[in-house]
Amino acid sequence: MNRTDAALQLSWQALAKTYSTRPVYDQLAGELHRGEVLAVRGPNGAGKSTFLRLLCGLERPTAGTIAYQWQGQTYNPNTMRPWIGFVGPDVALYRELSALEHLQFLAKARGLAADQAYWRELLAQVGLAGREHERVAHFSSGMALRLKYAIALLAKPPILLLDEPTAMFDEHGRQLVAQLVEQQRQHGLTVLATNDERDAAWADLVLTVGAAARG
Ligand SMILES: Nc1ncnc2c1ncn2[C@@H]1O[C@H](COP(=O)(O)OP(=O)(O)OP(=O)(O)O)[C@@H](O)[C@H]1O
Repeated sequence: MNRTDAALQLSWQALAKTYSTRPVYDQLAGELHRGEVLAVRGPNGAGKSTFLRLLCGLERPTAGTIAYQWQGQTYNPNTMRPWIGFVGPDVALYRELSALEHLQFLAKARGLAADQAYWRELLAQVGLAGREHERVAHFSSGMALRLKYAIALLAKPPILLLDEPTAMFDEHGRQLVAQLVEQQRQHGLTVLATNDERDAAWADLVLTVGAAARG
């Protein structure tokens, strides 16, 4: 990999978000590079989830810009989205599908190569070995969160956005996320939205939001 291929940067400038007349934040600026982890912190309603949704194009900023530099190209959140892995309460699962069927279906929908061996490896990595064929309707909330991690990692994305990354997890699950965040440092960057001190301890940088308003 040459120097240009290795370059990966996320930057946000003069970023503002207002819902109706309610300001969430104003004039946020910062940047993040390959290998780094950012924790977005703040009280309930401060705008942590909103920041992640802005980063992946699910919301548009009221003002300001978000840009990704990757492999010598510039992307906005919408054009970068195929290379963003997202884990959070908003990600919906299909109750009638099994864990393996989720990976199969989503890989096809995203135009990724069919690779049963990799899908099984991914499910084992998130602690779902032996549960591949069970319908998600029968999953516990922790198991469902594990599947969301497998889905987020399906395309080996350079950008990983984790909203409340360990909220459903026991200690074993927490260690799993710690490992995934470390692994992500090798080839990409991670943004965590969290109120948990232990999650925030994985971060190199902290963005505190919530000065403008609370809802
Ligand atoms: N679609 C929406 N329409 C209107 N207001 C919204 C919308 N989404 C979020 N908000 C408001 O924006 C603010 C920030 O919400 P957000 O979910 O980003 O906060 P958060 O910091 O993630 O909160 P929590 O810690 O409770 O998860 C809140 O006041 C919320 O009510």
